[in-house]
Amino acid sequence: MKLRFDRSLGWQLGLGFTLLAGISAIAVGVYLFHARQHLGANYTALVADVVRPQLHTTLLRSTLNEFREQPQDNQLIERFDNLLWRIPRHIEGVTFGLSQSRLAPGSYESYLNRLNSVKERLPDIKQALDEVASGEPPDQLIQQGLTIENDMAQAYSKLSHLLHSEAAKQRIVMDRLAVGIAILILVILLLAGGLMLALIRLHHQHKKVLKLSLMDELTGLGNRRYMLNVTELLFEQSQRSGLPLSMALLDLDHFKRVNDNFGHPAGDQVLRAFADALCDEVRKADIVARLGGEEFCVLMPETNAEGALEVVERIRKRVAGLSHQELGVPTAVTVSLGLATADNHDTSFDHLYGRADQALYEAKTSGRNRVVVD
Ligand SMILES: Nc1nc2c(ncn2[C@@H]2O[C@H](COP(=O)(O)OP(=O)(O)OP(=O)(O)O)[C@@H](O)[C@H]2O)c(=O)[nH]1
Repeated sequence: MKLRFDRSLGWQLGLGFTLLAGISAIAVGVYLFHARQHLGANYTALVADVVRPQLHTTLLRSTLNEFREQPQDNQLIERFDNLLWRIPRHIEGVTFGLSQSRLAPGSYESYLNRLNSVKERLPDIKQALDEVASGEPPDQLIQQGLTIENDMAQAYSKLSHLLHSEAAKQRIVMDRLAVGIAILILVILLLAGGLMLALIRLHHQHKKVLKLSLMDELTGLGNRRYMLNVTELLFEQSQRSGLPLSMALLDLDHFKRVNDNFGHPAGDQVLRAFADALCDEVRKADIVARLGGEEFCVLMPETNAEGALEVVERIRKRVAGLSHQELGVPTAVTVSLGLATADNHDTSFDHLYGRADQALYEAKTSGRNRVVVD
Protein backbone atom coordinates (compact mmCIF):
# COMPACT_ATOMS: atom_id res chain seq x y z
CA MET A 1 0.00 0.00 0.00
CA LYS A 2 2.84 2.34 1.00
CA LEU A 3 4.70 1.63 -2.21
CA ARG A 4 1.64 2.47 -4.31
CA PHE A 5 1.25 5.72 -2.42
CA ASP A 6 4.92 6.69 -2.93
CA ARG A 7 4.86 5.78 -6.58
CA SER A 8 1.69 7.77 -7.26
CA LEU A 9 3.17 10.66 -5.28
CA GLY A 10 6.28 10.50 -7.47
CA TRP A 11 4.17 10.52 -10.61
CA GLN A 12 1.99 13.34 -9.32
CA LEU A 13 5.06 15.41 -8.47
CA GLY A 14 6.62 14.72 -11.86
CA LEU A 15 3.39 15.47 -13.69
CA GLY A 16 2.82 18.67 -11.69
CA PHE A 17 6.32 19.97 -12.38
CA THR A 18 6.15 18.98 -16.04
CA LEU A 19 2.85 20.84 -16.41
CA LEU A 20 4.36 23.86 -14.67
CA ALA A 21 7.44 23.78 -16.91
CA GLY A 22 5.21 23.38 -19.98
CA ILE A 23 2.97 26.31 -18.99
CA SER A 24 6.05 28.48 -18.25
CA ALA A 25 7.58 27.55 -21.61
CA ILE A 26 4.31 28.37 -23.43
CA ALA A 27 4.03 31.69 -21.54
CA VAL A 28 7.61 32.63 -22.50
CA GLY A 29 6.92 31.52 -26.10
CA VAL A 30 3.70 33.58 -26.36
CA TYR A 31 5.45 36.59 -24.84
CA LEU A 32 8.35 36.18 -27.29
CA PHE A 33 5.88 36.05 -30.19
CA HIS A 34 4.21 39.29 -29.12
CA ALA A 35 7.43 41.05 -28.22
CA ARG A 36 9.38 40.00 -31.31
CA GLN A 37 9.07 43.55 -32.70
CA HIS A 38 11.32 44.72 -29.89
CA LEU A 39 13.76 41.85 -29.93
CA GLY A 40 16.94 42.32 -31.87
CA ALA A 41 16.07 45.93 -32.88
CA ASN A 42 19.20 48.10 -32.71
CA TYR A 43 17.73 51.36 -31.45
CA THR A 44 21.14 52.60 -30.30
CA ALA A 45 22.41 52.94 -33.90
CA LEU A 46 19.15 54.63 -34.99
CA VAL A 47 19.28 57.09 -32.12
CA ALA A 48 22.85 57.97 -33.16
CA ASP A 49 21.61 58.49 -36.77
CA VAL A 50 19.04 61.00 -35.49
CA VAL A 51 21.19 62.76 -32.90
CA ARG A 52 23.94 63.56 -35.43
CA PRO A 53 21.66 65.64 -37.78
CA GLN A 54 20.13 67.28 -34.71
CA LEU A 55 23.59 68.73 -33.97
CA HIS A 56 23.85 69.94 -37.54
CA THR A 57 20.49 71.64 -37.20
CA THR A 58 21.92 73.64 -34.29
CA LEU A 59 24.96 74.44 -36.41
CA LEU A 60 22.67 75.57 -39.25
CA ARG A 61 20.89 78.00 -36.91
CA SER A 62 24.11 79.51 -35.57
CA THR A 63 25.50 79.87 -39.12
CA LEU A 64 22.34 81.68 -40.22
CA ASN A 65 22.68 84.04 -37.26
CA GLU A 66 26.27 84.78 -38.23
CA PHE A 67 25.07 85.67 -41.78
CA ARG A 68 23.21 88.65 -40.35
CA GLU A 69 26.52 90.19 -39.22
CA GLN A 70 28.97 89.03 -41.95
CA PRO A 71 26.93 88.15 -45.08
CA GLN A 72 29.97 88.17 -47.38
CA ASP A 73 32.25 86.02 -45.22
CA ASN A 74 33.64 83.32 -47.54
CA GLN A 75 34.26 80.89 -44.72
CA LEU A 76 30.67 81.23 -43.62
CA ILE A 77 29.41 80.67 -47.18
CA GLU A 78 31.61 77.59 -47.45
CA ARG A 79 30.35 76.21 -44.12
CA PHE A 80 26.76 76.78 -45.17
CA ASP A 81 27.39 75.10 -48.51
CA ASN A 82 28.85 72.15 -46.70
CA LEU A 83 25.80 71.92 -44.45
CA LEU A 84 23.52 72.00 -47.50
CA TRP A 85 25.50 69.06 -48.86
CA ARG A 86 25.19 67.11 -45.61
CA ILE A 87 21.49 67.63 -44.89
CA PRO A 88 20.16 65.33 -47.68
CA ARG A 89 22.69 62.63 -46.76
CA HIS A 90 21.52 62.66 -43.16
CA ILE A 91 17.90 62.49 -44.26
CA GLU A 92 18.68 59.54 -46.53
CA GLY A 93 20.61 57.81 -43.71
CA VAL A 94 17.73 58.22 -41.29
CA THR A 95 15.20 57.08 -43.93
CA PHE A 96 17.21 53.95 -44.63
CA GLY A 97 17.73 53.22 -40.90
CA LEU A 98 14.00 53.54 -40.19
CA SER A 99 13.02 51.37 -43.17
CA GLN A 100 15.32 48.63 -41.87
CA SER A 101 14.02 48.88 -38.29
CA ARG A 102 11.10 46.91 -36.89
CA LEU A 103 9.11 50.08 -36.25
CA ALA A 104 5.67 50.33 -37.81
CA PRO A 105 6.04 52.77 -40.79
CA GLY A 106 2.90 54.58 -39.59
CA SER A 107 4.73 55.69 -36.46
CA TYR A 108 7.41 57.72 -38.29
CA GLU A 109 6.04 58.43 -41.80
CA SER A 110 4.84 61.98 -41.07
CA TYR A 111 8.30 62.97 -39.73
CA LEU A 112 10.02 61.56 -42.80
CA ASN A 113 7.60 63.45 -45.07
CA ARG A 114 8.58 66.65 -43.32
CA LEU A 115 12.29 65.87 -43.79
CA ASN A 116 11.73 65.03 -47.48
CA SER A 117 9.97 68.34 -48.03
CA VAL A 118 13.12 69.97 -46.55
CA LYS A 119 15.18 68.02 -49.09
CA GLU A 120 12.98 69.34 -51.92
CA ARG A 121 13.51 72.94 -50.83
CA LEU A 122 17.30 72.68 -50.68
CA PRO A 123 17.94 73.69 -54.38
CA ASP A 124 16.15 77.02 -53.72
CA ILE A 125 18.32 77.63 -50.66
CA LYS A 126 21.42 76.76 -52.63
CA GLN A 127 20.39 79.33 -55.21
CA ALA A 128 19.84 81.93 -52.46
CA LEU A 129 23.30 81.12 -51.09
CA ASP A 130 24.87 81.62 -54.54
CA GLU A 131 23.16 85.00 -54.74
CA VAL A 132 24.58 86.00 -51.35
CA ALA A 133 28.01 84.89 -52.58
CA SER A 134 27.63 87.20 -55.55
CA GLY A 135 26.87 90.20 -53.27
CA GLU A 136 23.09 90.04 -52.69
CA PRO A 137 21.77 90.68 -49.14
CA PRO A 138 21.24 87.47 -47.07
CA ASP A 139 17.63 88.16 -45.96
CA GLN A 140 15.99 85.59 -48.22
CA LEU A 141 18.63 82.99 -47.41
CA ILE A 142 18.15 83.54 -43.70
CA GLN A 143 14.37 83.31 -43.98
CA GLN A 144 14.41 80.10 -46.06
CA GLY A 145 17.20 78.63 -43.91
CA LEU A 146 15.27 79.24 -40.68
CA THR A 147 12.21 77.52 -42.16
CA ILE A 148 14.05 74.33 -43.01
CA GLU A 149 15.98 74.50 -39.72
CA ASN A 150 12.65 74.63 -37.88
CA ASP A 151 11.20 71.72 -39.89
CA MET A 152 14.29 69.60 -39.38
CA ALA A 153 14.54 70.41 -35.65
CA GLN A 154 10.93 69.39 -35.10
CA ALA A 155 11.09 66.24 -37.25
CA TYR A 156 14.36 65.05 -35.67
CA SER A 157 13.14 65.86 -32.18
CA LYS A 158 9.94 63.82 -32.73
CA LEU A 159 11.94 60.95 -34.21
CA SER A 160 14.36 61.06 -31.31
CA HIS A 161 11.44 60.93 -28.88
CA LEU A 162 9.91 57.98 -30.77
CA LEU A 163 13.17 56.04 -30.77
CA HIS A 164 13.83 56.67 -27.08
CA SER A 165 10.37 55.48 -26.12
CA GLU A 166 10.77 52.34 -28.32
CA ALA A 167 14.17 51.69 -26.72
CA ALA A 168 12.56 52.01 -23.27
CA LYS A 169 9.84 49.53 -24.29
CA GLN A 170 12.55 47.17 -25.53
CA ARG A 171 14.29 47.35 -22.16
CA ILE A 172 11.03 46.47 -20.38
CA VAL A 173 10.46 43.55 -22.77
CA MET A 174 13.99 42.27 -22.19
CA ASP A 175 13.63 42.60 -18.41
CA ARG A 176 10.34 40.68 -18.43
CA LEU A 177 11.83 38.07 -20.70
CA ALA A 178 14.81 37.64 -18.40
CA VAL A 179 12.45 37.13 -15.44
CA GLY A 180 10.32 34.69 -17.47
CA ILE A 181 13.34 32.66 -18.53
CA ALA A 182 14.71 32.67 -14.96
CA ILE A 183 11.36 31.31 -13.71
CA LEU A 184 11.34 28.71 -16.48
CA ILE A 185 14.85 27.57 -15.58
CA LEU A 186 13.91 27.45 -11.89
CA VAL A 187 10.84 25.34 -12.65
CA ILE A 188 12.90 23.00 -14.84
CA LEU A 189 15.52 22.68 -12.10
CA LEU A 190 12.79 21.99 -9.54
CA LEU A 191 11.29 19.49 -11.95
CA ALA A 192 14.62 17.71 -12.38
CA GLY A 193 15.20 17.79 -8.60
CA GLY A 194 11.68 16.54 -7.84
CA LEU A 195 11.98 13.73 -10.36
CA MET A 196 15.36 12.74 -8.98
CA LEU A 197 13.98 12.69 -5.43
CA ALA A 198 11.02 10.61 -6.56
CA LEU A 199 13.36 8.22 -8.37
CA ILE A 200 15.63 7.89 -5.34
CA ARG A 201 12.60 7.17 -3.13
CA LEU A 202 11.32 4.62 -5.60
CA HIS A 203 14.74 3.01 -5.74
CA HIS A 204 14.86 2.77 -1.93
CA GLN A 205 11.35 1.34 -1.84
CA HIS A 206 12.27 -1.13 -4.54
CA LYS A 207 15.34 -2.27 -2.58
CA LYS A 208 13.25 -2.56 0.59
CA VAL A 209 10.58 -4.62 -1.15
CA LEU A 210 13.22 -6.80 -2.76
CA LYS A 211 14.83 -7.39 0.64
CA LEU A 212 11.46 -8.17 2.23
CA SER A 213 10.63 -10.58 -0.56
CA LEU A 214 13.78 -12.54 0.25
CA MET A 215 13.52 -12.36 4.04
CA ASP A 216 11.65 -14.30 6.67
CA GLU A 217 10.07 -11.69 8.90
CA LEU A 218 9.87 -13.82 12.06
CA THR A 219 13.52 -14.84 12.30
CA GLY A 220 15.24 -12.27 10.06
CA LEU A 221 16.82 -15.16 8.11
CA GLY A 222 16.62 -15.57 4.35
CA ASN A 223 13.45 -17.33 3.14
CA ARG A 224 12.98 -20.16 0.66
CA ARG A 225 13.24 -17.82 -2.34
CA TYR A 226 16.51 -16.41 -0.99
CA MET A 227 17.84 -19.90 -0.44
CA LEU A 228 16.94 -20.93 -4.01
CA ASN A 229 18.53 -17.75 -5.46
CA VAL A 230 21.79 -18.31 -3.64
CA THR A 231 22.08 -22.05 -3.78
CA GLU A 232 21.72 -22.48 -7.54
CA LEU A 233 24.77 -20.26 -7.83
CA LEU A 234 26.71 -22.02 -5.05
CA PHE A 235 25.93 -25.39 -6.58
CA GLU A 236 27.22 -24.31 -10.01
CA GLN A 237 30.37 -22.84 -8.46
CA SER A 238 30.99 -26.06 -6.56
CA GLN A 239 30.47 -28.11 -9.75
CA ARG A 240 32.95 -25.90 -11.64
CA SER A 241 35.61 -25.63 -8.95
CA GLY A 242 35.27 -29.21 -7.73
CA LEU A 243 35.16 -27.89 -4.14
CA PRO A 244 32.62 -29.63 -1.87
CA LEU A 245 29.22 -28.17 -1.01
CA SER A 246 27.24 -29.57 1.89
CA MET A 247 23.60 -29.06 2.66
CA ALA A 248 21.68 -29.73 5.86
CA LEU A 249 17.91 -29.66 6.23
CA LEU A 250 16.71 -29.13 9.80
CA ASP A 251 13.25 -29.69 11.26
CA LEU A 252 12.26 -29.09 14.88
CA ASP A 253 10.83 -32.16 16.55
CA HIS A 254 7.25 -32.23 17.73
CA PHE A 255 6.99 -28.52 17.31
CA LYS A 256 3.23 -28.77 17.11
CA ARG A 257 3.27 -29.69 20.81
CA VAL A 258 5.07 -26.46 21.67
CA ASN A 259 2.33 -24.49 19.95
CA ASP A 260 -0.40 -26.60 21.46
CA ASN A 261 1.00 -26.46 25.00
CA PHE A 262 2.29 -22.89 25.17
CA GLY A 263 0.53 -21.01 22.41
CA HIS A 264 1.54 -19.71 19.00
CA PRO A 265 3.48 -16.64 20.24
CA ALA A 266 5.61 -18.92 22.45
CA GLY A 267 6.17 -21.11 19.38
CA ASP A 268 7.35 -18.04 17.50
CA GLN A 269 9.80 -17.25 20.29
CA VAL A 270 11.19 -20.79 20.09
CA LEU A 271 11.65 -20.41 16.33
CA ARG A 272 13.57 -17.17 16.90
CA ALA A 273 15.77 -18.74 19.60
CA PHE A 274 16.43 -21.69 17.30
CA ALA A 275 17.39 -19.35 14.40
CA ASP A 276 19.80 -17.43 16.67
CA ALA A 277 21.44 -20.63 17.84
CA LEU A 278 21.79 -21.79 14.24
CA CYS A 279 23.51 -18.59 13.19
CA ASP A 280 25.86 -18.85 16.20
CA GLU A 281 27.04 -22.28 15.20
CA VAL A 282 27.79 -21.75 11.51
CA ARG A 283 30.53 -19.82 9.72
CA LYS A 284 29.92 -16.47 8.08
CA ALA A 285 30.25 -18.00 4.63
CA ASP A 286 27.46 -20.50 5.35
CA ILE A 287 23.93 -19.73 4.21
CA VAL A 288 21.09 -20.15 6.72
CA ALA A 289 17.46 -19.92 5.62
CA ARG A 290 14.00 -20.70 6.95
CA LEU A 291 12.23 -22.73 4.30
CA GLY A 292 8.85 -22.52 6.00
CA GLY A 293 7.15 -23.56 9.27
CA GLU A 294 9.74 -25.19 11.49
CA GLU A 295 11.95 -26.32 8.60
CA PHE A 296 15.36 -24.69 8.08
CA CYS A 297 18.35 -25.15 5.82
CA VAL A 298 22.12 -24.62 6.17
CA LEU A 299 24.33 -24.55 3.10
CA MET A 300 28.03 -24.96 3.69
CA PRO A 301 30.24 -24.05 0.72
CA GLU A 302 33.72 -25.61 0.52
CA THR A 303 32.80 -28.02 3.32
CA ASN A 304 33.18 -31.78 2.89
CA ALA A 305 30.93 -34.41 4.47
CA GLU A 306 33.19 -34.82 7.49
CA GLY A 307 33.39 -31.09 8.26
CA ALA A 308 29.66 -30.65 7.68
CA LEU A 309 28.83 -33.51 10.03
CA GLU A 310 30.84 -31.80 12.75
CA VAL A 311 28.88 -28.58 12.23
CA VAL A 312 25.43 -30.17 12.23
CA GLU A 313 26.20 -32.32 15.28
CA ARG A 314 27.26 -29.17 17.04
CA ILE A 315 23.96 -27.55 16.04
CA ARG A 316 21.92 -30.52 17.19
CA LYS A 317 23.63 -30.51 20.61
CA ARG A 318 23.33 -26.76 20.97
CA VAL A 319 19.58 -26.89 20.26
CA ALA A 320 19.01 -29.74 22.66
CA GLY A 321 20.91 -27.77 25.27
CA LEU A 322 18.97 -24.50 24.88
CA SER A 323 17.75 -23.39 28.31
CA HIS A 324 14.10 -22.66 29.09
CA GLN A 325 15.09 -19.07 29.48
CA GLU A 326 16.64 -18.95 26.01
CA LEU A 327 13.65 -20.75 24.51
CA GLY A 328 11.03 -18.77 26.45
CA VAL A 329 9.09 -21.97 27.21
CA PRO A 330 9.46 -24.46 30.09
CA THR A 331 10.42 -27.38 27.86
CA ALA A 332 13.35 -28.62 25.83
CA VAL A 333 13.37 -28.80 22.05
CA THR A 334 15.31 -31.01 19.72
CA VAL A 335 15.99 -30.97 16.02
CA SER A 336 16.36 -33.64 13.35
CA LEU A 337 18.87 -33.08 10.54
CA GLY A 338 19.42 -34.59 7.11
CA LEU A 339 22.86 -33.97 5.60
CA ALA A 340 24.10 -34.42 2.03
CA THR A 341 27.33 -33.36 0.34
CA ALA A 342 27.39 -32.73 -3.40
CA ASP A 343 29.23 -35.37 -5.43
CA ASN A 344 29.64 -36.27 -9.11
CA HIS A 345 26.15 -37.82 -9.24
CA ASP A 346 24.42 -34.58 -8.23
CA THR A 347 23.61 -33.15 -11.65
CA SER A 348 21.39 -30.41 -10.21
CA PHE A 349 20.74 -28.65 -6.99
CA ASP A 350 17.33 -30.34 -6.79
CA HIS A 351 19.10 -33.66 -6.67
CA LEU A 352 21.25 -32.59 -3.73
CA TYR A 353 18.17 -31.14 -2.02
CA GLY A 354 16.31 -34.43 -2.57
CA ARG A 355 19.12 -36.38 -0.90
CA ALA A 356 19.18 -34.07 2.14
CA ASP A 357 15.37 -34.28 2.36
CA GLN A 358 15.49 -38.08 2.27
CA ALA A 359 18.13 -38.06 5.04
CA LEU A 360 15.92 -35.75 7.12
CA TYR A 361 12.98 -38.07 6.64
CA GLU A 362 15.10 -40.95 7.90
CA ALA A 363 16.24 -38.90 10.90
CA LYS A 364 12.57 -38.26 11.75
CA THR A 365 11.43 -41.82 11.28
CA SER A 366 14.36 -43.33 13.12
CA GLY A 367 13.62 -41.52 16.37
CA ARG A 368 14.34 -37.72 15.86
CA ASN A 369 17.04 -35.60 17.57
CA ARG A 370 19.67 -37.03 15.29
CA VAL A 371 21.67 -36.47 12.14
CA VAL A 372 21.37 -38.78 9.18
CA VAL A 373 23.97 -38.44 6.43
CA ASP A 374 22.98 -39.47 2.92
N1 LIG B 1 4.48 -20.67 16.24
C1 LIG B 1 4.61 -21.00 14.96
N2 LIG B 1 4.27 -22.20 14.54
C2 LIG B 1 4.40 -22.55 13.26
C3 LIG B 1 4.89 -21.64 12.33
N3 LIG B 1 4.93 -22.25 11.13
C4 LIG B 1 4.46 -23.50 11.30
N4 LIG B 1 4.15 -23.70 12.62
C5 LIG B 1 3.62 -24.87 13.25
O1 LIG B 1 4.59 -25.91 13.25
C6 LIG B 1 3.87 -27.12 13.45
C7 LIG B 1 4.50 -28.20 12.58
O2 LIG B 1 3.82 -29.39 12.91
P1 LIG B 1 4.13 -30.74 12.22
O3 LIG B 1 4.31 -30.52 10.72
O4 LIG B 1 3.07 -31.70 12.62
O5 LIG B 1 5.51 -31.21 12.75
P2 LIG B 1 6.00 -31.44 14.22
O6 LIG B 1 4.92 -31.25 15.21
O7 LIG B 1 7.23 -30.65 14.43
O8 LIG B 1 6.35 -32.96 14.14
P3 LIG B 1 7.61 -33.61 13.48
O9 LIG B 1 8.14 -32.64 12.47
O10 LIG B 1 7.12 -34.85 12.87
O11 LIG B 1 8.59 -33.86 14.57
C8 LIG B 1 2.43 -26.85 13.10
O12 LIG B 1 1.67 -26.87 14.29
C9 LIG B 1 2.44 -25.45 12.53
O13 LIG B 1 1.27 -24.73 12.87
C10 LIG B 1 5.23 -20.35 12.80
O14 LIG B 1 5.66 -19.46 12.06
N5 LIG B 1 5.07 -20.07 14.10
